Amino acid sequence: MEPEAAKDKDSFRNYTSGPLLDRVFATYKLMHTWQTVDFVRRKHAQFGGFSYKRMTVMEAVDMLDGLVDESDPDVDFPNSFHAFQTAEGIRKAHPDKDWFHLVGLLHDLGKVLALAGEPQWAVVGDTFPVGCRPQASVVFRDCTFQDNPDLQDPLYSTELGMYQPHCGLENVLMSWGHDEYMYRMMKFNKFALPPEAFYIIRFHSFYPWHKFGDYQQLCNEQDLAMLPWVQEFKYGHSHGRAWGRGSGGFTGQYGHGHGHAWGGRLGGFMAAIPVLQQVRPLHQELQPARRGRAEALLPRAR
Ligand SMILES: O[C@H]1[C@H](O)[C@@H](O)[C@H](O)[C@@H](O)[C@H]1O
Ligand SMILES: [Fe+2]
Repeated sequence: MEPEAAKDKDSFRNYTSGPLLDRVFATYKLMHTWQTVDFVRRKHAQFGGFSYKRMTVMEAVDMLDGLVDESDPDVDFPNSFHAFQTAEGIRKAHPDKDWFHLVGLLHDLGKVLALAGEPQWAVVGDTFPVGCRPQASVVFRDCTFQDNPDLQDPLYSTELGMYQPHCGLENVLMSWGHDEYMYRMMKFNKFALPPEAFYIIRFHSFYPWHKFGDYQQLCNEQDLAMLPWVQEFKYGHSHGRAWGRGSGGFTGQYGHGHGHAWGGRLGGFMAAIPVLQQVRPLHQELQPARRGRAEALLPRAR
């Protein structure tokens, strides 16, 4: 591991100091001003037809060579590297779950939207439900929402806002970005992956929920069952990050080789894709210790 890349995992996600803070704050300020119920509905309509461009998964990964995520205080290199880091981090933690490794590669591919002319504040960053009051753990919550018109609307500015209690996150309108877009793109193209894979991709940026336990009033049983998977994903995700990418490009079983030559095991992914059409062990049990974390988030009303 490169010394500069061997960043202590606990020092990630620092939103109070650091060299990239101004850029990160500016991105969230725009996001928290302009992401409204109306905006999200318009984006669903705009991108719901999937008519923009046809490309393969690996072409999308390649495209992300051209994208540095301006919401991320930890990443000042192209997102394509991050795809391999994450796949590799998950492979280490779950060597037997090829579909999970693939989720690592795929999870951020929706960021191609930023290369199709969308502003970063409508693509990247942590997500939050629109149509209700932002909860305390939303990044920069206290200093970025004051110009958001929805918060002047009584329907949208209570804790439940426009939702029914425990309606389930699948019925919640999340701020628009790469997670929801990629989820819908995978549905549209009928990716042969288990429901856990779709769910993880759809909600991986919803830190206020999966990391901080906010928004429990919107969750149903399905969300609680899926939560350990999202948390397990984030575990592999941050372990991949902790490795960094080294000076010659990210290396690992699934990594880039030097420069742009692909590493030796790229074929592993390609071979994995047809295999994923076959029977998949769904709803695998996680270790009780991890389930315990999820149970702590059970809705108190039940
Ligand atoms: O800045 C990052 C980045 O945009 C990630 O792709 C997203 O998943 C995270 O939630 C966010 O913190
Ligand atoms: Fe992401």
